[in-house]
Amino acid sequence: MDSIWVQGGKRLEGKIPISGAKNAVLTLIPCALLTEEKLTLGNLPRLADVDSFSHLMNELGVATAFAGRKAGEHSRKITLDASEIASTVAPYELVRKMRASILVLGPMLARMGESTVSLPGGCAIGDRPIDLHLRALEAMGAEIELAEGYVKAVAPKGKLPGGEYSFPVVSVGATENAVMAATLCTGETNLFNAAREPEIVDLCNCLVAMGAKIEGIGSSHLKITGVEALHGAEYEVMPDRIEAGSYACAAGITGGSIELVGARAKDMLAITNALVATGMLTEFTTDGLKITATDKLRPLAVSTAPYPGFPTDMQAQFMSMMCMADGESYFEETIFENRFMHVPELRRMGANIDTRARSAIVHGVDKMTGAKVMATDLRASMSLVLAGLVAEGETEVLRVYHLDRGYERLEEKLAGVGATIERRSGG
Ligand SMILES: CC(=O)N[C@H]1[C@@H](OP(=O)(O)OP(=O)(O)OC[C@H]2O[C@@H](n3ccc(=O)[nH]c3=O)[C@H](O)[C@@H]2O)O[C@H](CO)[C@@H](O)[C@@H]1O
Ligand SMILES: C=C(OP(=O)(O)O)C(=O)O
Repeated sequence: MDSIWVQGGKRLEGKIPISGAKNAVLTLIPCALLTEEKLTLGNLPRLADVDSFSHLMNELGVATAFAGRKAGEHSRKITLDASEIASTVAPYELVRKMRASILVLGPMLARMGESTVSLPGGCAIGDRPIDLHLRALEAMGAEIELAEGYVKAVAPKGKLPGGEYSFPVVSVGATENAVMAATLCTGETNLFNAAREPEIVDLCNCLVAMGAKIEGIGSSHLKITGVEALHGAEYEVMPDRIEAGSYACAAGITGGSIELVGARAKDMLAITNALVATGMLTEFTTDGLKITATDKLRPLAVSTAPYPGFPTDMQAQFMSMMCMADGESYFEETIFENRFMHVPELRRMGANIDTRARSAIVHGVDKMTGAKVMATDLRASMSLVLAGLVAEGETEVLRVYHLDRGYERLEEKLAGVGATIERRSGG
């Protein structure tokens, strides 16, 4: 199995191109199920999750064609052709590899009048139920049954009528499933307390480009008026704000300066506010956003929250960076119950972190040391790479498949700004 080797101690400086957003592309791909015409997605990131989703779409009978396959190519595209749907069942073998597979439930139900998807189960960061996805679809007229580890949703009259649902908790995935399903309802759907993440805005913009009628885009009240059919479209995936934020932390932890080329600052306010609070400089450039560390990092207090709050997907990377701050930082994780899995590994590299339930106090240290480490999820793995960039000696990060889910050409991008980093194949 591959691992990532990092020799710490280099100040990073230069430009990093930001890829298309994982969390956007994983909801844009299933939009193809909503139309008989072709959907082409540009700015497609080269990620294991994109390949997994493409395989799932093939299993459902959707043809997928990639273009611009050369490494580093920015115009990479996928064209999805769902003119024929061969199966309405998303099997366990594919769903278990990627939680986002649940996002076929809504669009498949809306197009075919039925959809069966394996329950995704929990994962390293928490329980992650899908009850809100199901309640929202029921409110729109679906009948739902759970049996043998699968959820089966049916539109009794072939098409969903639409309806009203107020999410008791903000959920990105449940909002996405509901919005996609609502586009083909026979009537109107109103979703209240909907998630407002930029990836939801990206989803809505793509659906509108396909002919959907959606009002309130970017707000917590989405009004969707169903249409008879959607048509094909070409759409560019938004830049990945979490990847950009992760490389900003690489600048911070190494005392460096990195220009995030293609990053969209307006989606990243909570992240850039936190960077500024640590004493870093953030500048808008013609190409994106430049992040520069000025002095010893100042401590930080953050609590994760739905957008526009501080993203849970940035918590581990900031925690790693604050290990090198001058003083005590405070972190509260309000979204997932088990998202401090990086802490014991960071401690093995010399970090001084106390955790209690959903909060952590990070006492800044003068140095960290390289070690062999492994994490059980994507962002936790990135936090270990970041620690490796500043640690004395060599760090080996195991289980690279987590990183490959969400970071395109990680080692190439970091090496491009001066890091000593490589992927080694362990056979
Ligand atoms: C592919 C993708 O876009 N993944 C992102 C998405 O995940 P995902 O869409 O799975 O996360 P949600 O926003 O749904 O989860 C938020 C909270 O709601 C709870 N919940 C969710 C659904 C449900 O039916 N019932 C329920 O109780 C979850 O357990 C969690 O505590 O948003 C998360 C929160 O920003 C990010 O960390 C993930 O990177
Ligand atoms: C938790 C994440 O992703 P997923 O929902 O795909 O597991 C993430 O991107 O940090």
